[in-house]
Amino acid sequence: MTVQIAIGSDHAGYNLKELIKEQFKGEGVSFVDFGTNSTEAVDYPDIARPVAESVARGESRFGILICGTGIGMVIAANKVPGVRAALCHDVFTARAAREHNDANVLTLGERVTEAGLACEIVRAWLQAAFQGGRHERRVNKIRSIEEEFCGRCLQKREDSAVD
Ligand SMILES: O=C(CO)[C@H](O)[C@H](O)[C@H](O)COP(=O)(O)O
Repeated sequence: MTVQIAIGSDHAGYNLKELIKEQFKGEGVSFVDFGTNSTEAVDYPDIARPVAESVARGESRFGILICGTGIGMVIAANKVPGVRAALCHDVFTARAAREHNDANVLTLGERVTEAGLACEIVRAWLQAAFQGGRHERRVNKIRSIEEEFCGRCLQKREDSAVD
């Protein structure tokens, strides 16, 4: 079964993650929680990776990742091929991230964005749809960059395996 949303946070995003989960429960949005499970310190890449992989594999339609600023999460998630993660601090950007960039992961900063606004951002992001057209051409160019560089990464790994 395809889970609608994969959600995760580090300790600095834990409280906002819990709030967004409550919003999802109220709105009947299905989600899977990849942790963390408390405000005890953890490292954001350890959460970003499984959430991003879940989206890249198609097990989850979208991902939401929260840390203190959203920066660590967006950097880590975008390392996973197939992921287009967007850090959003306002509703306009969140909508554009879906409509223009077909972003499949949203990242938020609990220490930056007030909780009520963060919930609005999530709602706007999920309700917006990719517009295609000229944006499709641009997203395809992002895919081409990814394919070229991922190919090189794999090549490099094969080379070093021989050494
Ligand atoms: O990765 C981050 C910054 O880009 C996140 O905001 C982290 O949540 C933050 O760095 C955690 O900081 P802490 O001092 O270890 O709580």
